[in-house]
Amino acid sequence: MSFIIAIDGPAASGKGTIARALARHFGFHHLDTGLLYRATGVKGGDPVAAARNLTAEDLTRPQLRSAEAGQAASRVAAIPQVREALVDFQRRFAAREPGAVLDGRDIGTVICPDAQVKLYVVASDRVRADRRAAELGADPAAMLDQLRERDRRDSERASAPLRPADDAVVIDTSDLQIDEAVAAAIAAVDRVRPAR
Ligand SMILES: Nc1ncnc2c1ncn2[C@@H]1O[C@H](COP(=O)(O)OP(=O)(O)OP(=O)(O)O)[C@@H](O)[C@H]1O
Ligand SMILES: Nc1ccn([C@@H]2O[C@H](COP(=O)(O)O)[C@@H](O)[C@H]2O)c(=O)n1
Repeated sequence: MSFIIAIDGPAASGKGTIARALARHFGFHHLDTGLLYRATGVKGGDPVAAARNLTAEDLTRPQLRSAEAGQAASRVAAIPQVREALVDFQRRFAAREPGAVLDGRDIGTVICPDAQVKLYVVASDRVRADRRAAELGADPAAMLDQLRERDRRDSERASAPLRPADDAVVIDTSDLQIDEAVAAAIAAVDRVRPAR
C-alpha cells in the first residue's frame, strides 16, 4: 500500500518547499495540486470544461506561478464541479508506489482523508507576503492584500474549504529556516514511519 503524506495550508506558507524536500528524502512522488487549479484558471473559457480537459502541457505553462494565476485559481477552485473534475487524478497520483506527497488545501480533509501523515503548514501573513514578494519581485504590501484575499476565498468557500484536518500536525514556519522546517516535517513522518 502506498504511503501518503498530505500537506495543506494557506498560500506561501512553505508547503511546496516542504513537500518537495520530503519527496526527495523519502523517494516519493510529489504533486503540487495548486498547479491543477492554476492551470484551470489560466486556461480560460468554461472552468469546468477546462478542469476536465487539462493536459500535461497546461501544467507547464510559465505564467502558472504568477500572482494573477493564483487569484484565477482560487476563483475557479470555489466551483464544486471543478473540484470534482480533479479528484480522480489526485487520488490516482496518491496511490503511486512507494509513496506520494501531495500539497494543497484539501488533501488531508477531502482528497486523502486516510493519509498516514497530515501536515498543516502555516506562517504569519507578513512573513508569507514578504517571502512571496521576494520570490516574484513584487511589492510586499500589495502581496499581503492578495494573499489575504486568496486565503479568505479559500477558507470561506462551501466546497472543501481550507482548514486543518483534525489529526494534522501543525508546522509554523514563520521563524524557521527552510532546513529547520523540513527537519520538523521529516520528524513528523518518522514518528509514524520509522526509518527503514
Ligand atoms: N522556512 C522558510 N524560510 C524562508 N523562506 C521560505 C521558507 N519556506 C518557504 N520559503 C520561501 O517562501 C516562498 C513560498 O514557499 P512555497 O512556494 O513553498 O509556499 P507554498 O505554501 O507552497 O505556496 P503556494 O500555496 O502558493 O503554492 C518560496 O519563495 C520559498 O522559497
Ligand atoms: N488542493 C488545492 C490546491 C489549490 N487550491 C486552489 O488553488 C489556488 C492556488 O494554489 P497554490 O497552492 O498554487 O497557491 C489556491 O489559492 C486555492 O484556491 C485548492 O483549492 N485546492
